[in-house]
Amino acid sequence: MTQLHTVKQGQGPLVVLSHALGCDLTMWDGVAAALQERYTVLRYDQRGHGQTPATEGAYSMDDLADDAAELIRAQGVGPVHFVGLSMGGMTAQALAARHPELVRSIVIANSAASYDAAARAMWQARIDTVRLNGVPPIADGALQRWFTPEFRADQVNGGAERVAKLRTVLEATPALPYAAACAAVAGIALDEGNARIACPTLVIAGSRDEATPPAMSQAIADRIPGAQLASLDAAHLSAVEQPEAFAQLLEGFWAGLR
Ligand SMILES: O=C(O)CC1=CCC(=O)O1
Repeated sequence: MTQLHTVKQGQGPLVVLSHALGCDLTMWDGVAAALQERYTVLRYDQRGHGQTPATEGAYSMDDLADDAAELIRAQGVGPVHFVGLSMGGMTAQALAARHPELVRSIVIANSAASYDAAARAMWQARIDTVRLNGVPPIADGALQRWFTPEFRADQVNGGAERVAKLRTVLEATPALPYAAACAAVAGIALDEGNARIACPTLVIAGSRDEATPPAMSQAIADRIPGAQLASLDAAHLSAVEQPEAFAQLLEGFWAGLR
């Protein structure tokens, strides 16, 4: 059993937020701040990230979904609204397929359901680099995929500061846990499970996301029965770059479920 590090704030229906590869629960600071007057917001660090310990050996996206399932069951309040971005969005897909009784709705942001051979080779190259030299050598490339140039350069509204904080989080992620998470991401095969997802689903794309381009979000939405698709003018970490707009999409989606 993985002991997940969590932060729970706010009041109202329970919302669980699941972060991206190489991030931690602070990735959700802006979205949590926007939601917590009307929702109880539970954030957690995925295994080997932030303050959640790493596990020995390889694991899969199903294991990350089972971690989330255990966390939700431990709350004892029934099904939740589950929101994941990138690796967190993959966790959301696997969770809804494996544990449908635990999710009232899911949101899948800036994510993918599967990778082709070329993309898997790219992931393997990243794993090899990180195993050999640690995470810092891949940080510049990751930050370029995560954020638009304007956000990275923004000294006025805090963009550059958010980028610097997430660089620190990324570079502090230990090499072997990061590589294990990359392998879990590279191995996803979520299409079959997605066809069985029965809960309300919102898919969010970033129109400038080069890590998981909008076509990947479209493919997820096409596969999940009844899924809605929305888009934000952002790169990969849309929830960091556009937290208020991201939170507005969530609240509009949840309001439509009542
Ligand atoms: O390349 C990255 O770091 C962005 C990413 C794509 C899928 C994922 O989990 O992270």
